[in-house]
Amino acid sequence: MIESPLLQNLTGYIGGRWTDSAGGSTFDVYNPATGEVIAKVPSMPEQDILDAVEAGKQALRLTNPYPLETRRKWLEDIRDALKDNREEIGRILCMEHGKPWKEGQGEVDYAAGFFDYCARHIQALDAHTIPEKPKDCTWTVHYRPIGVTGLIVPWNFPIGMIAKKLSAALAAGCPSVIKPASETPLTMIAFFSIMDKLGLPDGMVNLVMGKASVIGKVLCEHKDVPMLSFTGSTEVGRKLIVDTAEQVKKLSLELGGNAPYIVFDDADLDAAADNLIANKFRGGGQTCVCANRIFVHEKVADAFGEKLAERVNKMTVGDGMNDGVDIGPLVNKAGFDKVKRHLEDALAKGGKLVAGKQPDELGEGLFFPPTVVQGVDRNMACYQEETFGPLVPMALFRTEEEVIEAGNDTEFGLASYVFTADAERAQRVAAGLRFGHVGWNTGTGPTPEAPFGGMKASGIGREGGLEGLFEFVEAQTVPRGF
Ligand SMILES: O=CCCC(=O)O
Repeated sequence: MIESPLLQNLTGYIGGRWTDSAGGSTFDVYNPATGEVIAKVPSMPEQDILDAVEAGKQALRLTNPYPLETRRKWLEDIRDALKDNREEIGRILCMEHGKPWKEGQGEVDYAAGFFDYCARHIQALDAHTIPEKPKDCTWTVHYRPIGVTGLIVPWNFPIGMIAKKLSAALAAGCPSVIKPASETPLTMIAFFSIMDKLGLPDGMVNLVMGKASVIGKVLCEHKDVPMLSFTGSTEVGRKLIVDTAEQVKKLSLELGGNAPYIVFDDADLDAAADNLIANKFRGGGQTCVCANRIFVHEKVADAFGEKLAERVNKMTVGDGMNDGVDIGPLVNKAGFDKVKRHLEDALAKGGKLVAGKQPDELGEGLFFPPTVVQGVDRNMACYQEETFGPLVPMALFRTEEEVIEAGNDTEFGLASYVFTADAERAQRVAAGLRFGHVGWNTGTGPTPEAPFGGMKASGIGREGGLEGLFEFVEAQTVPRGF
């Protein structure tokens, strides 16, 4: 069992108090590197979720809003507390997610960055007046907190994802009911244990854990929860749209991806290969911004494949707590089996393995080696679906038009990447790609400063940047006549 000063209370947190589940049932949390159970946490029943919403309602202040300086202080305090606890939170994160501990600590810094950004830009939420006087009125635009929000976060960034949502919610003055993924509740408990000491108003942040069906139902149906922010699969996102349609709730959804990574023949191939390694193997390939289809111009395909294989063959797979590990285990067996299925399917349909292992050599455990397959086409599962693992599928292209069409040949539109030395071509390709994020000569992902989100079936709304800051407020205009 995991021991930590930040895990003294393995319970939910409602109305400013650690709260044991009313039902008494629990679920197990595993270390994916060892398969061991490292904690048991409550699977909370409907009544607990209702209590959490009620606590949020009590914390919501409309007629006497929390002053902007107070909200800024909450954000700064959380940022500082995250920085002070980066090692311990990073360790807990590594134990339950599996990513290398250095990456875990980096994720805590990333999370702190969102609180910092919102603190520095919160004045954008101040009311402003419109200088003209249409119809002899002065108009004031207020940004009102939307209300109690449900924040539902995935396991792939156990602290990064909640930071994106909660920083903007707190900036707006919205209380939250927060549900972590069942694979990674401990990082969230650790986060609550640092927030517990910061003097936020009771009910401003509430933690519930357990079955998605129970928690999701309350959050979707409760009339006092006007907004849900969710990161996860498109399948679940679609269900949330249906389940909240009756009440016309606001949804902020960051859903699946199927990122094209396009390498033209004039690209710096070493830079393209280095960036692909960093992009693709971050979190073991379990990120929604990971390159999922690598399109390489036919003139440079062999050279690029060699550069990639050379780099991949130097990578170390193992327990993320050990020094020198580049890729940890996949988070669970379902995730491992999906990557294996994609590899089997690609090889059965004519793909060529240029780095990694044959499916029957993979062995026990959740450790999947970095794998490169050439000769991929659109009939393969790894081209059509998001693999969410360390498999690099490479396809060829000949022309700019062809690769824009191929890149867009997916229902998803989250992240994409283009490597070329030709600035005009980069601008044309970026404009043609229906993706919310287009990296030009970089595989870098979201940052606190820039709005990030998906087009098409990859979601609704943005996180990060001023756009993300405005997600949790509603503009209210108050014209005043003379
Ligand atoms: O998994 C998707 C988001 C990735 C990120 O926040 O860097």
